[in-house]
Amino acid sequence: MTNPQQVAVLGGGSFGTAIANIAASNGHKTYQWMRNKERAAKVQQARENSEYLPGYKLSDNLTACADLQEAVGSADVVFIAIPSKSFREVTQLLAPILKSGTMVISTTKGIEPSGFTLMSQVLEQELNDARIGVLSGPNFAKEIVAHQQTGSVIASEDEELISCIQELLCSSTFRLYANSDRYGVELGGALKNIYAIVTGLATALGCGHNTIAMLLTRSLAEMGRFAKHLDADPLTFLGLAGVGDLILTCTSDLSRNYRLGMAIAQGQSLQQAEADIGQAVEGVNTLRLVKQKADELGVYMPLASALHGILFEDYSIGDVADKLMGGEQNNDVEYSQKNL
Ligand SMILES: NC(=O)C1=CN([C@@H]2O[C@H](COP(=O)(O)OP(=O)(O)OC[C@H]3O[C@@H](n4cnc5c(N)ncnc54)[C@H](O)[C@@H]3O)[C@@H](O)[C@H]2O)C=CC1
Ligand SMILES: O=C(CO)COP(=O)(O)O
Repeated sequence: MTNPQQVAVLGGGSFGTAIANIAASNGHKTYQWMRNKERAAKVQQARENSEYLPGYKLSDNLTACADLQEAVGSADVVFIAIPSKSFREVTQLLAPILKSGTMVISTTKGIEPSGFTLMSQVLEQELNDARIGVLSGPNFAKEIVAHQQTGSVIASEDEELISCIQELLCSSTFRLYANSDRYGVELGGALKNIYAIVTGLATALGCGHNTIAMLLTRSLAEMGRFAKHLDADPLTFLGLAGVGDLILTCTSDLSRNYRLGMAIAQGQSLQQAEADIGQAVEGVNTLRLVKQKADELGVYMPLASALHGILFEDYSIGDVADKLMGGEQNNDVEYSQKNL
């Protein structure tokens, strides 16, 4: 199938809207499903998602609706842009109405606590007959709808799915790169959120360019080390869905994870910062799970541990920074295949 007749996007927030609008702008009949009926009607009527992406007109081929059967019943391709904490619940609603052989693509950058499960693994567990993929990369929703040139990654073991999604979404401002390492692409997208919080925090404290460059590079090393302990391929992190997304979210206050780090540095509580942002901030939960997993596997992750200390163990930021810079050097080796 190279030319899908109907596309569905689940999720009425920023990224769901951005992805639905690309497919619709490329001429595909696209349904964007959101759970709130009034909000769906408002988007449909105004041709704009004024709550999440105000000021951007949506394609006429996009239908916003709150009826899952209407959105998904005839879809050949379904994208899921629902925060990780509700991802399984929505997938379970989807399961009984999905056509056999439908392509289902997760765009969600998070991890489920039980079993350290990534979202495409949730899809595998819940959907018997679906063809599964992951879309991930340095992709702020706001810049996608503003038609900034953007690159992303479509990852799957299914080559036909990759070609189909490339054709479906590619345009003069959106380009999709193929990757067969679905797990690595998905893991990179989840892990980078931790380090966006770290650099947001460091930036708000007045750290200079030297410090940010060190943090970014050491974050990548830490991500690679973690991947290796999970038997994933750390080289995948050298692509758009790894270092690309790390650079993006660690250097811009368009990132909600980065803004959360800034708010913590400015003295806000975690709860207050999350409430003020009011949208998915996946890095907080990911940090909890990654710290737990790293402790279990004995993976050296000083930056993730330091952030965990600040967010969940009442450590002072100053003490943590002193400890990071003044600690023993015997674990401090540069990134290479040999010593990841
Ligand atoms: N916003 C961005 O630039 C990007 C976001 N992502 C990822 O996409 C995922 C979704 O993010 P956003 O759309 O940005 O979040 P968002 O916070 O803007 O929107 C989330 C949407 O999901 C809906 N939702 C939550 N629980 C639900 C449930 N149980 N049933 C139905 N709908 C539910 C919310 O009502 C909201 O409309 C996250 O994992 C994020 O990391 C990925 C790439 C870029
Ligand atoms: O993943 C993103 C862009 O690629 C969005 O980052 P935030 O979730 O931190 O806003």
